[in-house]
Amino acid sequence: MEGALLASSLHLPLFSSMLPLRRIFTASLASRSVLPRLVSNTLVSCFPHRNPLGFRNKSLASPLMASGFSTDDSRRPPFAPLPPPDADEVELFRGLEATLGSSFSSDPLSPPPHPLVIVISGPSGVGKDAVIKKLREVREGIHFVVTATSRAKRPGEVDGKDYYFVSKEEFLSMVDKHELLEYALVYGDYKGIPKQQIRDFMAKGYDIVLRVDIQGAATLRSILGSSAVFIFLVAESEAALVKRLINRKTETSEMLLVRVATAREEVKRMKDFDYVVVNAGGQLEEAVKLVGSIIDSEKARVRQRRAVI
Ligand SMILES: Nc1ncnc2c1ncn2[C@@H]1O[C@H](COP(=O)(O)OP(=O)(O)OP(=O)(O)O)[C@@H](O)[C@H]1O
Repeated sequence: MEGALLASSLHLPLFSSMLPLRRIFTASLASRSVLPRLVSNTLVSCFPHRNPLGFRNKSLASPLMASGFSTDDSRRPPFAPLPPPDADEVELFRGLEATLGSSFSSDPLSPPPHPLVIVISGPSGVGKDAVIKKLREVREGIHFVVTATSRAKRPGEVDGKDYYFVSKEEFLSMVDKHELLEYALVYGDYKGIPKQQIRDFMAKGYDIVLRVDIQGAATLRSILGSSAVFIFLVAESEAALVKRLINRKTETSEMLLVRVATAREEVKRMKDFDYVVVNAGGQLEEAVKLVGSIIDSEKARVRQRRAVI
């Protein structure tokens, strides 16, 4: 009894230390003999008249024929041997086509990319306009939606390019006619996105960039869900953002206070976005490059986003 206990206590660690060896041994047995037989038997029972890869070339098919299924199929063209690998490109190409039994298509293998809707947002003064202006210079195939606004034009802004500057009455009439995808009252001024403009450019294959504040981005997320790409722009720090706003010299001190306090809250909404891009002081081009890379990656997605406006 004592001996048996001693033996089992000695054997257990020995047995467990041998487990990895046992696994390797079993795996190698399986890979050398059992698995190939299993695979070929399964294929034979599924495709008794065909070789499983559809080869018409006996030399390629023969290893798979070992377990005894035949290639005689009266519908097949006569057997043609594959040209040697040093044959010229055309001969080899044709030979491969003949062996596979169908010609190679030159159609693109990837589906045509669907126009993207890209929402760029971030706190006031972070550089949304600056990033979009630069992006406009360096990328083609994007339509930058011109927002309608009831706010007064700033020096240098052009009607129809920077914004559609409309009166409050005109803006509210657009709302009544359901012409806006989204609109909001921002710091006392209305801002809204005209739908038709987006539809027209998407129909022509353009990607769409929308520039909205955080409140607008939240509304768009509820309308578009994950069918659009949401990018959150941030400054490198809160202090940098405040200095940028001060230096823009477009706000009174009271307006600055509201924007800065709001920005603090808005940064917390970053988690509702798909991407964050830092627009650091003096590094506008890097930020724009990153936005471009995001657009490129989105275009390479296997499952494309499909926004319907
Ligand atoms: N990377 C940067 N480095 C330095 N200055 C910048 C950078 N990006 C933007 N700015 C400047 O910061 C100020 C604010 O930028 P901009 O007006 O583009 O912000 P915004 O997010 O569009 O603001 P708002 O939402 O209030 O319209 C501008 O004077 C702009 O020139």
